[in-house]
Amino acid sequence: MSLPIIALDFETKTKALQFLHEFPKDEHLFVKIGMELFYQTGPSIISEISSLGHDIFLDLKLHDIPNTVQRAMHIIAEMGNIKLTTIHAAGGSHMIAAARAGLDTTASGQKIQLLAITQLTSTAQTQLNEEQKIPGSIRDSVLNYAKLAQNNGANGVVASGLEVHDIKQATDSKFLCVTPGIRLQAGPDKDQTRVVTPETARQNGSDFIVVGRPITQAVDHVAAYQEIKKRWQG
Ligand SMILES: O=c1ccn([C@@H]2O[C@H](COP(=O)(O)O)[C@@H](O)[C@H]2O)c(=O)[nH]1
Repeated sequence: MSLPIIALDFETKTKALQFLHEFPKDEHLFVKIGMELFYQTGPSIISEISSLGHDIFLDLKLHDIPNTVQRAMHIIAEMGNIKLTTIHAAGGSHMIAAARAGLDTTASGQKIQLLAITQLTSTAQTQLNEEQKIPGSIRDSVLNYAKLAQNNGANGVVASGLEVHDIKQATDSKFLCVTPGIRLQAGPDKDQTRVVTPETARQNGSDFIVVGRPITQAVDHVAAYQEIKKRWQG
């Protein structure tokens, strides 16, 4: 069973490293570096955290023209030590295929798993229909993006645990489902609308969960992580 991925959404490198140093030295972690920490610190944060022995998910959610995404993904691949990275599926088939091509042209030949964001876990049904002007259900939009992602070389998607069961039916068995929007109790919380518990994510078939504030804003970070890990791994 995989480790919960901790979203290191901190405003400084110092705070991120302080957080990591609270864990026992031999505790191997899987951490997500998102826009906030990456834009603050630059690429050096990748080697700094991987030198502590942790696995890294670089979550920059690229969404641009295919040529730009391909070149950016090549640079990401050259950074090394990254296991997972993201694009928005809404960028379309050519952009997804370009992201794959960019990742696959590393000198090291290192394989990075490419994940496509389907509908952000903050997106609610009304927003989909009234702002994005996409008719139909969130589920249908997520499934459409999951199939588009698979057909164009992505290794998996980021989706709410509410959609994972259906994605697993619609895609092949190796296609990954990575689930943020995890809370200890079900139901919308702050900006997250499509929320599930660690147990529901597991039961519905998620391959990984991503957890930020329930750990980083807990009084005892390590205890919160251990509880979520226990509930996720069952
Ligand atoms: O659909 C998505 C895609 C990415 N995220 C990211 O996951 C974490 C979740 O943080 P919480 O504090 O547990 O809400 C955060 O880094 C997001 O950028 C997501 O939430 N939903």
